[in-house]
Amino acid sequence: MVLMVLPLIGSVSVSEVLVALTTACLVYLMVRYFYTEIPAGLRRLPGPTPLPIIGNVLEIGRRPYLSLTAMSKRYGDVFQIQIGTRPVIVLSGIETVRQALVKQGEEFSSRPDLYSFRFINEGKSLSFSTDQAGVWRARRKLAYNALRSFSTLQGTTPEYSCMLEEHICKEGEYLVNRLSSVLQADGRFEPFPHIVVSVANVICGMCFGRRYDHDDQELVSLVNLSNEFGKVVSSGNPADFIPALRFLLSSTMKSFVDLNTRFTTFVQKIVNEHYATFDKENIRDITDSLIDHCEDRKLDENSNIQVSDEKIVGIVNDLFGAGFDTVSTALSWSIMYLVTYPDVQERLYQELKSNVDQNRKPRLSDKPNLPLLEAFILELFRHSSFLPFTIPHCTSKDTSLNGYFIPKDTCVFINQWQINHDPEQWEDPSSFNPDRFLSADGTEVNKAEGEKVTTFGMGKRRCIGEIIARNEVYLFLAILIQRLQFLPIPGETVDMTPEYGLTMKHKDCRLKARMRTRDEQ
Ligand code: HEM
Repeated sequence: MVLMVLPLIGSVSVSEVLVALTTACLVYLMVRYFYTEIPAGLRRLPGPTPLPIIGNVLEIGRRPYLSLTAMSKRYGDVFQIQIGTRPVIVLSGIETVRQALVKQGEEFSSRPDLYSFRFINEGKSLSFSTDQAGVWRARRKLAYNALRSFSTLQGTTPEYSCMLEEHICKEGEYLVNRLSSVLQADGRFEPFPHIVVSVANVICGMCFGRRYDHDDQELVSLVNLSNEFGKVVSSGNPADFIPALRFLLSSTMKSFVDLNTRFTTFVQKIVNEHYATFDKENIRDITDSLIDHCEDRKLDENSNIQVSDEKIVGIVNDLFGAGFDTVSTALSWSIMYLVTYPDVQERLYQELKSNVDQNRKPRLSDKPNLPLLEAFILELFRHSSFLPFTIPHCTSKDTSLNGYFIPKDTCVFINQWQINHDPEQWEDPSSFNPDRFLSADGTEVNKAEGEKVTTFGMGKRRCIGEIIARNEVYLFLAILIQRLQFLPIPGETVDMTPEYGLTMKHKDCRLKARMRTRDEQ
C-alpha cells in the first residue's frame, strides 16, 4: 500500500499535501462537531470557531483570564473552546459556577487527564491526579483532618492560642529580622524570595516538624522554582492538549519534570526519616499521622476503598506544595499593593496602632478589631485574582448546565478572575478599593460582599487549606505592617502586570522599606 502511494506523493508539492491534510482535519472536526448527538431539550454549546489542529489557541493568547472573560461577554456563562483538538468548557458567572461545582458537584468534580499532571508527585497527586471519586474523597478527608489537627493543636507555651499561631508569629519575627538585615546591607529587597521561605517554614513545621534557615540552599532553591511549576500547570497550557508541542517545548517540559523529581525527592527523604524514627506513642507531625493511618487502615477489614500506603503518605507532598506557593504569592502581592496605595498602607498601620498594644505582636484574636485589614485582604484576593482559574475540572458523566449538553470527560475551566471582575457584581471592578467591603462608618466588614470573592474554588474540590491560608495572610501581614513601612524606590515604577500561571506572580521587583521606630509604634 505504502509503495503504491509513494509515486503519487512524488508528483504533488509539499504545500498541496499540507492543504489536503488541513482540509481532512477540518472535515473530521466538523463531522465530529455536528454529529455529537444532543439529547432532546438541550442545546449545543456556543463558542468561537476552532482552527484545524490548533483550535482556539491563538484567540486564547498569553492571558487566558482576559481573553476568556472577553469571550464570556459574547457567548455567555457556559461556552466551549477548543485547545488543539480537545474541547474545553469555560464557566463564568458566580451563579453558574455555584450551580456546577456545588449543586451539580458530583458531575463536575473530577480532574482531567492532562499531560503535565502526570509528572506531579509521580502521577499520585491528591490535587492533580485522575483518582476515582472514592479514592480522592478518602484522601481529601485524611488531608483535611490532618491539617485541622496540626494547626489547632495547642502551642508549646500558653502565649500562643494554637500551633498555627505559634509558627506564624515565630516565622513573622524571623522575616522582619531578615528584611531588616537585607535592608541594612542593600537598602532594598525583593519580596517573594524572603516571604516564600517564611511561609514554607509554617507548612514545614506542621508537615515535617522542622524549619529551615533563610540561607538553606536546598529549601531556598526548591521553593523559588514554584513559578516554573505554575507556568506549566496553568489552565490552557497548549502543551497539555497538543502532543506535538511537548517535543517542540521539550526543554520547558524537561525542566518541569526535573523540578517535580527534585520536589518528590526532597519530601521522600524526610518521609523516610520519619519512617525510621516513627513511634506510635509520639505522633510528631502530619507525616507521622499519615504513617500512623496506614498502620490503622490495615486493621480495618471492612474498608471498601483501597488506598495504597504510598498514596496516603504522598498526601504530605500535596500539602507542602499547595501550602507555600499560594500564601507566599498572596503576601508578595500584598506588599506590592501597600507600596502602590500608600494611603491605604498608612490607614492599615493606624488601625493596628489603635488596636494592638505597641509592646506586643498582633495575634489571631485581634482579627475582629482590624476590619480594614480584613477588607484589604478581600480586595487583594478579588482585585489580583492571582489564582485566575481553579485547577481544571472534568465531567464524570454526561450532564447539562444552563440548558447546554456537556459530554462525559469534558475538561472544564472555572474562570475565578471573571467572577471577581464581573461588572454585574462589582461597582468599578478594575479599581482597588478595600472600602467596598466596609460599612459606611468603617467599623464592620460586609460578610455577604466578602463571600462573593472567589479565590479558593467552590464545592467538593474547594481548597482544604482555606482557613490556614486566610489566617496566615492576615497574621503575617499584621506583623509586617506593624514593624515596617514599605516604599517604592524613588524614580522606579511598580509594575502590577501579572505573569500568567496557576498562581500569577508579579514581575521581579525591588522595593525599599523603613523599620518603624518604637515611638511611632
Ligand atoms: C491564599 C492561599 C490559597 C489559595 C488562594 C488557594 C486556592 C485553591 C484553589 C483555587 C484550589 C482548587 C480548587 C478547585 O480545583 O476547584 C485549591 C486546592 C487545594 N488547596 Fe488551596 N489555596 C491556598 C492555600 C492552601 C494551603 C495553605 C493549603 C494546604 C496547607 C492548600 C491545599 C490545597 C489542596 C490540597 C487542594 C486540592 C484539593 C482537591 O483537589 O480536592 N491550599 N486551593
